[in-house]
Amino acid sequence: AAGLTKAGPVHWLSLVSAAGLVVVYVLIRSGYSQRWEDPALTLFQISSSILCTAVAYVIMGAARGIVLPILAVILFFGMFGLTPRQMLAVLFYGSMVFGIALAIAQWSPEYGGQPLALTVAYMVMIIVVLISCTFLNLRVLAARKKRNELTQAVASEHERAIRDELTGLYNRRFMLEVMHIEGARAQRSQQPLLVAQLDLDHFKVINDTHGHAVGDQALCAFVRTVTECIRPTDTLARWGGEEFVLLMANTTVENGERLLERVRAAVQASPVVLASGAAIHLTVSVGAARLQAPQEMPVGLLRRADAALYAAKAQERNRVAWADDLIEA
Ligand SMILES: Nc1nc2c(ncn2[C@@H]2O[C@H](COP(=O)(O)OP(=O)(O)OP(=O)(O)O)[C@@H](O)[C@H]2O)c(=O)[nH]1
Repeated sequence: AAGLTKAGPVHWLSLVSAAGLVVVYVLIRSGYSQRWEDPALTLFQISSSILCTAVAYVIMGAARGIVLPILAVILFFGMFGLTPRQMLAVLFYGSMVFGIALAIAQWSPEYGGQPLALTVAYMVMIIVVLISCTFLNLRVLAARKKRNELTQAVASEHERAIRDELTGLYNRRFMLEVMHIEGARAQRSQQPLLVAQLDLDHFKVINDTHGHAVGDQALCAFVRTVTECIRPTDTLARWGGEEFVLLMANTTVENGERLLERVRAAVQASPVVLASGAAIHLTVSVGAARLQAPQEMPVGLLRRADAALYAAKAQERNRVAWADDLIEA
């Protein structure tokens, strides 16, 4: 429009560039590009944009200095989708394409003719833009990689903080948090909430007879058995040693009785078979209680479940006992 160069090639380049953008836009917005490895088509967009910019450099005559910031902008997009290796490939490709563009612009009869010193200055600036943007991108990519590693490390540290290492169940600390949340939810929704303490019977004998490793194996087998009996909305945690806590949200006492009886029977019916072929028979005693008032969560509720567990142990074990208030009910 400023009359600095021939309008025809500029119009053609604008048309081809715009058509390319439309094609990319349609491919991405339609979801068609999802089937490809890079759905954002970053590498394609960057390489074709560099090519268009290089052509622009050739045909724009006195206005060719405009391409330099555009080249930088194109390269910055590499930060969001390219790997360091691809970024270096882009640097190499950009140098090649602009090398050819500089040569054509200098020596072609149609577009050449600018002072050689100006071409050298452009060349230096293009090299500066290409190399500095690439290095900047590589640094940003490295920072992003570090941040991702950090995020993963934080996530795995969090997992370690809330899980029991042996069984993979939630640990006591996390379970107390869950109990607070579920207690508040039960109170607001007026839904019944049950808690049960499960304690393996005579576990010391297993350890003493077969060793600690077999004891560990038995604990894991017990957890598998119980997990198969409960619903996803129930939360099982290892309280410590051979003692576990099961939180049953939105569960009536009748349903809880059925569930805990099922757990007790499943544990009794699932002996742990050792590599030697020997089988260890496990039984579990369970003490259960229902949340009565939100303020008793978790200490009061656990205390009543614990008292029920004590009663179950006193009654020859391998049984489910309920807290006092529910015995009469
Ligand atoms: N293998 C193994 N044993 C554990 C672990 N934690 C606690 N124990 C053992 O569990 C046993 C618990 O023993 P007690 O508290 O006497 O209970 P019990 O023998 O199950 O008897 P009752 O509960 O009265 O039926 C001890 O021998 C502990 O060493 C563990 O992580 N792995």
